[in-house]
Amino acid sequence: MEKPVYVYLLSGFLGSGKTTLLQKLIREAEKRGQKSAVLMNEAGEVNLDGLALDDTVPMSELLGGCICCSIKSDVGMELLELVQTHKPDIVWIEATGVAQPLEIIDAVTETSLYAKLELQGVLTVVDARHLLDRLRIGSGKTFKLMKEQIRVSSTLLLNKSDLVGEKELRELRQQLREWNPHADIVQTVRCEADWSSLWTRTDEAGATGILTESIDRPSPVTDHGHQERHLHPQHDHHHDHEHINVWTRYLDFPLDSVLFEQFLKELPDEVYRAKGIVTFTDTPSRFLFQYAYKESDFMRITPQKTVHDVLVFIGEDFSRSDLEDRLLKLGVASSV
Ligand SMILES: Nc1nc2c(ncn2[C@@H]2O[C@H](COP(=O)(O)OP(=O)(O)OP(=O)(O)O)[C@@H](O)[C@H]2O)c(=O)[nH]1
Repeated sequence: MEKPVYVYLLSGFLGSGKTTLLQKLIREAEKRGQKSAVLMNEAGEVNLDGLALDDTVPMSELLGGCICCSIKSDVGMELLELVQTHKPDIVWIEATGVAQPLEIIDAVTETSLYAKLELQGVLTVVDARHLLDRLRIGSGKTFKLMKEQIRVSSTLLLNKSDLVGEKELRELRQQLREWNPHADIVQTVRCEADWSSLWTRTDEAGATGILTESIDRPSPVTDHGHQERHLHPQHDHHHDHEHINVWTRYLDFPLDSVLFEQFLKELPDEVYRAKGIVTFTDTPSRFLFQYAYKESDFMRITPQKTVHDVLVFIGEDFSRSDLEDRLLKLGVASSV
């Protein structure tokens, strides 16, 4: 009998480490001689995460919106297309950091009516330090969204565990267990773990059992049950991420690397995530940069196709004009 294509959903708030996890999982699948395909969704208009992936892996991109709402209906079509064209063993779906996983789970399970695919798990990556801070505040839309992503998960990664202490990790593990009594909890740094367990578990009934249980139980964090969503797919529910906005700013000038690092350090708290491609005045290389919750990373890149310098900012009610002013000053300062 034809083997189903396994589908995994990678969820987790902005910058928690989903792409980092994706890279590891693709490598693990490769080791097992299994072909991966990726369905990538980014809130911005450019797919920067895709640049960090091996370009031999078939990838479909849904850009400029959140996978779980405006372009939800595309998920099914893209999935079908990926499966039929590339015949992968596994499809990894990386949702935007602000997606509500239940909506995507809906889209995937609907597609499994037309193609032989099976949703095997929802892996939710949690940024340990960010969640800790949100717990201290204890309310707000972002907090609610994180909680929802944690609740529907079958495997929880307590990631960035290098950024908090032992005591905090214990507290976080306890909290995750309280919100989701069924999921496996794996504590990680850069999503490093023995991922072979994912393959052994798919052979047992347990993994999908966990997932079904999480999806089927009436979710206390949504205002309507799973069944109702099937009956009313166009149901006018509100999204907890409507407060999140994205600004994509193409750049036509190089930057001074020191000033740019300073600019990132001084980003307002309302900017949760930034990423982009930049050219510096003081080095010939181009860089892919990542900024997530006060930490930044730079990676030297040699793009194989034309890519423009661009900055993407994602956050909550931040002032574009303020960022634009700072950027223009940076451009001027960089050119003197
Ligand atoms: N210190 C630390 N940094 C990490 C860890 N895991 C990932 N990062 C860094 O966090 C940043 C964001 O990681 P990504 O994997 O791009 O996060 P993401 O969830 O895919 O981000 P979005 O798709 O934009 O939501 C990168 O700079 C990573 O190198 C970790 O365990 N510890």
